[in-house]
Amino acid sequence: MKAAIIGGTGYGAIELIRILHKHPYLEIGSVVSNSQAGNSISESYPHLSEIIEQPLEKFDAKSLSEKNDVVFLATPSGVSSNLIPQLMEVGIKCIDLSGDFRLRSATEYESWYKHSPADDQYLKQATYGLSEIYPEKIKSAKLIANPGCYPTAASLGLLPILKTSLADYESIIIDAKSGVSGAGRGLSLSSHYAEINENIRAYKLGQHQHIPEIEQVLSDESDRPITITFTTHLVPMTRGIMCTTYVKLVENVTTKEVQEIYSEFYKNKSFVRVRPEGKVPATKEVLGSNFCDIGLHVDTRTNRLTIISVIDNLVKGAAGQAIQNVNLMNGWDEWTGLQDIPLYP
Ligand SMILES: NC(=O)C1=CN([C@@H]2O[C@H](COP(=O)(O)OP(=O)(O)OC[C@H]3O[C@@H](n4cnc5c(N)ncnc54)[C@H](OP(=O)(O)O)[C@@H]3O)[C@@H](O)[C@H]2O)C=CC1
Ligand SMILES: CC(=O)N[C@@H](CCC(=O)OP(=O)(O)O)C(=O)O
Repeated sequence: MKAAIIGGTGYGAIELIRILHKHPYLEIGSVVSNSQAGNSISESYPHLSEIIEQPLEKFDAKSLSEKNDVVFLATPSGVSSNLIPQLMEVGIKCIDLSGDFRLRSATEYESWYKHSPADDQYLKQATYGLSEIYPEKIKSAKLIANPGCYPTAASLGLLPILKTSLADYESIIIDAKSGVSGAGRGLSLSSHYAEINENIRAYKLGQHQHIPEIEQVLSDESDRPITITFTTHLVPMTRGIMCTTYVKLVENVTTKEVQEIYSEFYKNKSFVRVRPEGKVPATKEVLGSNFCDIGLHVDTRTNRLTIISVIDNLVKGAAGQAIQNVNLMNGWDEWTGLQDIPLYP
C-alpha cells in the first residue's frame, strides 16, 4: 500500500518518512510540500540523500487519492480542517497529526486553538487515535485524529488509576516537559539556541491547547467530568516528553499494588512498559522509539501517587502512533515498522 504525507518538510513528516522507509507493507507514494514543491526532499533534509530522493508535490486531493491508500497530514493547526474534507470527498482515509479533529466540541476550537473548527460533519467522523485505548474504533475508522504529544503521555499515565476507585478525581496535577522539536521546525524566539540552552521555561499556563484534549479523554474514560491542572515546560533537549503527574489517593495502597494495577492494564500492550517498583523511566530510554514508559510511586505520608510517563514526542507522540494506527486499521501487527529499540545513549 502507498501513503501520502502532507506538510512534507516538517519534523512530523520527516519522522513518518523515517518509519515508512522500514515498513514492509506501506511505502511512500507522495510527499506534498507547500513551500518546496518541485524540489527533492533531500534538498531540505540532506540526511536523506541517496536514500530517499522523493520529489515534493503540490496538494491535489484527486491525484493523491489515485496514487495512495492513506494520507498523513502533518500540517500546522488550522490547515487540515480545510484539507481533510477535500480528501474525504475523494474517498481516501486520513490520519491527522494536528489537533484539528481531536476535540468534539466545535466551540472549544475557538477558545483553545484560536481558529475556526472543521465542519461539524467531519469533526463527528473523527476517531481519537489513542492506540492502546481505542483499538476497536481505530480498526474501522476513516479519519483518525492522532493524539497530541502531551496528551499521549499524560493519558497513558493516568488512565489505569482513573479506571479504579482509588483516585481523587479532583486532585490531578500534570507537570509536563518537552524537548524543542515538539514545537516543529519553524523558527521562533523560544527555540533560539541562546534562549533555550541551559534554560527551562514554563509556558502557556492555564492556556495550553492540550488541556481540553486531556480532559476529554480522561472524562470519557472515567464517566465523569474531569478537570486538570496542566503546566508545560520547554527544556533544553531535542526530543522527549516527561509528564510528572500527581493524584491524591482515597484509600491506603502501596506502590506495589498500584504497579500491579498498571501492569495488568497494559499486559497486552506492546508499546507501554510499566517499570517495576522503585524504578522510574527517563526520556532517553524511549528515544527514537514508539514506547511509552511509566514509573510509579505512592508516598504513604501524603497518600499521593506520582506517575512518571515518558515518550519520544515525534514517535509515540506523533508519527509512530500514526503508523501504529494505520497498522491497526489494516489488521497488521501493531509493531510493523515500529520495531526499533530506543537509541541509547
Ligand atoms: N513536533 C511534534 O512533536 C508534534 C507535532 N504535532 C503536530 O503535528 C503537526 C506537524 O508538526 P511538525 O511537523 O512538528 O511541524 P513543522 O512546523 O515542523 O512542520 C509543519 C509543516 O507543514 C507545512 N505547512 C506550513 N504551513 C502550511 C500551510 N499554511 N499549509 C499547508 N502546509 C503548511 C510546512 O511544510 P511544507 O512547506 O513542506 O508543506 C511545515 O514544515 C502540527 O499540527 C503539530 O502541532 C503533534 C504531535 C507532536
Ligand atoms: C514544545 C512545544 O512547543 N510543543 C508544542 C506541542 C504542540 C503540538 O504538538 O501541537 P498539537 O498537538 O496541538 O498539534 C506546544 O506546546 O504547543
